[in-house]
Amino acid sequence: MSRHMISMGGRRQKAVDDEERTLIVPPSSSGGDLPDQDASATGFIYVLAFFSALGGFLFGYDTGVVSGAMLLLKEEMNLSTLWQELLVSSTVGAAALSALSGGFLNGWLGRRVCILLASFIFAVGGVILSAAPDKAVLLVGRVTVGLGIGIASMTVPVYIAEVSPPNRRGQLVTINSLFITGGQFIASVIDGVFSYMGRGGWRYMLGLSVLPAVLQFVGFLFLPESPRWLLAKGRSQEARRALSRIRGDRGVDEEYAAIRTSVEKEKKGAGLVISRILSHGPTRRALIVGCSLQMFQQLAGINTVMYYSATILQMAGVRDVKQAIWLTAATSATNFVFTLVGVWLVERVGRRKLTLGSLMGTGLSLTLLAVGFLLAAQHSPPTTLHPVDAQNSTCRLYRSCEFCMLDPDCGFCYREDDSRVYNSSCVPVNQASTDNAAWGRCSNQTEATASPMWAYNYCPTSYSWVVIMGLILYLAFFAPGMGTMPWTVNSEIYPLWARSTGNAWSAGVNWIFNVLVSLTFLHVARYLTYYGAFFMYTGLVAVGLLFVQGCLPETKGLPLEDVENLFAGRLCSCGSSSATRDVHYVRVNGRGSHPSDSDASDAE
Ligand SMILES: O[C@H]1[C@H](O)[C@@H](O)[C@H](O)[C@@H](O)[C@H]1O
Repeated sequence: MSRHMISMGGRRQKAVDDEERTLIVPPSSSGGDLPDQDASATGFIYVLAFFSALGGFLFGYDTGVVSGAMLLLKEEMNLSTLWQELLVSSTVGAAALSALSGGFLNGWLGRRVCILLASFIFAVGGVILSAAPDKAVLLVGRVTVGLGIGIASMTVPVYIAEVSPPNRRGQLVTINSLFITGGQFIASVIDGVFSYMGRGGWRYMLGLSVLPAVLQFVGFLFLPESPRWLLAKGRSQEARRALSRIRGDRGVDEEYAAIRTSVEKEKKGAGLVISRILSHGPTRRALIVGCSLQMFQQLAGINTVMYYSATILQMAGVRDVKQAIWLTAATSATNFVFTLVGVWLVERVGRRKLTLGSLMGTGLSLTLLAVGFLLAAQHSPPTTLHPVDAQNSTCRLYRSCEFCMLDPDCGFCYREDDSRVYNSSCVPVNQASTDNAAWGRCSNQTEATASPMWAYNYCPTSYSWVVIMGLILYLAFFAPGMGTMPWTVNSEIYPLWARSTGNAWSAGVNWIFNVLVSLTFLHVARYLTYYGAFFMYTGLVAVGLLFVQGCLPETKGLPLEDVENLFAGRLCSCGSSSATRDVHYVRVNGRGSHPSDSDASDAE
């Protein structure tokens, strides 16, 4: 019987028992190929990945759809800014809480039941939202879908990783991220379509998520539980049956034995899992790496860039709301398409290189975005008219659009002629709707070309192309690496006993930083200006780059049972040991047996 291991600087030597000898196999030159002779890659695994990743789709859909729905809701239900913020952030807040408790549920009920539970919650949430008679019920619906998102976000990657063969695991887990961004894209298209409907259109936007939720629920009634979880629960016969079903015709003795050995080794521990994780060096280090990756994903500002894309497009001269909605769909399409690149690259270049390359590109594009905003600020149009302000608001104090738009109570009213701005003033915004001014020329906005323009939260500028380039490059670099790898890597760096808890904590960190970054963005922009905010994200990405360079080991191709050993040494020694990191050790039986074909592919 043969098993495979990667060694870091010979640390693994002590694990080799007397009956075995160690062969040093150079890294395969075909490291990037996904050998199809591996019979384990049956169609069934893709069916499993598809139905699981519907959880990712719902995560993306429910977080993405709200911006378009809000445009209609705020008019129809007369929502104050506070209520709008509540309806958006309550989902993310609830997701953070349920992701954290999802670890316990996962260990207790299993991956399959948790996925069933999440799809059931999604469906109930969708029904509540589409039938909501008032804003309080809407809030209940948004919290409900948030609870579903949290559980799905931590369970789905774990389930996919546990049922996948090692050489396809990264790709299959990354499909979940593809479904997240796919969900965000479809949500923006649905927003576009139903925005024409006017009254009640939001009911369809929010309610349509019931369909994929029901599809997932029904699908999972027929799909197997993770064999690893079943074995951990002592249900060995069911585990073997599930594994045989997933692997198709291929013999599963070897894989089954490997999982059982690792489960038995892990059974010894007692006490709260999180304290066991923290008191055991390798799992503590894995948790630090996993949580930090999730934190840096959010600190790179993805959700402000996505959220802010409509404003960026307005700066570029897109005045029509419908057009802005469709162009926002183009932004989420870009995010989706480049996630596809990630799915393609993950087994070819590996997690580490993909993350490093992505962070570098993300940092450079953020710099470009910041420079674009800086140029726009430096050439910001001055206020030329100073109308009498009976309320004595702060708006009359601002001498240029830049300062005016940074004050959430003010907007910029102007006329334009061949992109030359004239007759401009800074006036208070209408508190009921930011679409027009509280009083004066811009208080009664009509489609008529003769009426002056109203810019809230942005300034007209001729440097918008720099910002748009930055936006596209940002998505192109972020999506394949930083958008996907934090989820993928977390699904594979913990041993079985720590896997659900580790993923729950790291997903919780992701959601907490998601809330923090989105809630603080406008305040940060107010104090540091927009370019300052984007320079700040660049700085945070640079710190993330150093962290990943030093601390993220490569997990590509390793059986889950062996990944823990990558964290056996000092934290953040990966960079310095990169020479030894590529040395692959294949343990083979001492009686002269040879690695099988599938062994060779696993050892890559
Ligand atoms: O991986 C996803 C993806 O990148 C999404 O576009 C983003 O909205 C999420 O916050 C993130 O976790």
